[in-house]
Amino acid sequence: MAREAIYQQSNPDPGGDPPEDGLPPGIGAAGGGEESNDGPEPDANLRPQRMTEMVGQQDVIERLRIAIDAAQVRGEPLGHILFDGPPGLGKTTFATVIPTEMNTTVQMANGAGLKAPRDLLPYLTNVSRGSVLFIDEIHRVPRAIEEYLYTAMEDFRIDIVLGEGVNARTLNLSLEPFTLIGATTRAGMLTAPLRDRFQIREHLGWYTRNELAEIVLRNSKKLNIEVDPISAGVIADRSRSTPRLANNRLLWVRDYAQSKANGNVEARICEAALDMIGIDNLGLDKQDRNYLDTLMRVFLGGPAGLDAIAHTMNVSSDTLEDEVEPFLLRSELLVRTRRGRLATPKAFEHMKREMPDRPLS
Ligand SMILES: Nc1ncnc2c1ncn2[C@@H]1O[C@H](COP(=O)(O)OP(=O)(O)OP(=O)(O)O)[C@@H](O)[C@H]1O
Ligand SMILES: [Mg+2]
Repeated sequence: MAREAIYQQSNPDPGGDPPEDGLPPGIGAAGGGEESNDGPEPDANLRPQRMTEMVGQQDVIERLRIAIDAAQVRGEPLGHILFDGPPGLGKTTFATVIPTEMNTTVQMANGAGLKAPRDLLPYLTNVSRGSVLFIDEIHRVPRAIEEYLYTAMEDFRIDIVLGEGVNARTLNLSLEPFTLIGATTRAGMLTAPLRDRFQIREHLGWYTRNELAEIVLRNSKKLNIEVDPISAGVIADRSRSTPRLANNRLLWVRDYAQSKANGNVEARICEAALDMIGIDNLGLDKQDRNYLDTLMRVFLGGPAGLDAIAHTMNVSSDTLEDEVEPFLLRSELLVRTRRGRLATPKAFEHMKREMPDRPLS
């Protein structure tokens, strides 16, 4: 049996001042996008440790297994892998289970923490043969650092320029062959030269209701609580196709049940617990419903401009566009037309409002 991957989360001493958050440069939580968290994951101990513990993403898992098997047969490092997809779908989870499956070590960095080439060098010089360097939020790596990654990924070497002007000399440093795993919520922001240097690129998609219910059932065992399949379905329905949210909802339901129902988790308790924090049966939160309510009440369902809606709600249009609208669009509660945002018949039905007579644009 493979031993656990060794997490080299310690500061590889990149030099310079320690950052204010006390974390080593380049090491930190992922963030950004639809309901992403900063800080430590509340569900960190629910994260699968092995590929067999992961639910869903079967096609991704199958391809990775083939690549891992082949690399192990050849005794070579695994090719570089890029994971992209919305927050909470398993990018970091994959990046941590792969080194375990490969029986190797992993260093974890974050693109947002890599400010200058010297921040990257300690990670690169610390790689051992076949080990993994994980760079989360890789789209945030500055261009000056990206160029070091090109040769590091392709030829396992870096060229360091010492001195300046006529005295400048280039030092070629060879690195142990390693695997770079990148994760991003914004694949479109990666430059083509960087993107093309990943041999394996995997997009993580949304999870089905059954997959989320399965995650809830498995994690209820880890948490030592009894959850029946119907209750797991209630939590799954309200988790926006996202495992991280399913875990967060489950943790809240557990607290609620322990405090209000002697730890008894059943469908009725799950509904009451999630209603209490404003999560409805489609997974909408208060702000989502406030958006739909404003669009229907003030603008008769639209079409209405984003800025007009944002001003009426007294929130920034960026917040609405980045954090609220993606889920409403995906749930087919909202459409974006040339003339503005429009609530769909499904949205009127969900919000229990009469649909006004108006031509659909
Ligand atoms: N396939 C899966 N099976 C079971 N649990 C999963 C799976 N994918 C993710 N999870 C759970 O969801 C949580 C969030 O996943 P993860 O941190 O990997 O998301 P992410 O894609 O890296 O998100 P972000 O973009 O915000 O960094 C994990 O802690 C884990 O418990
Ligand atoms: Mg992550």
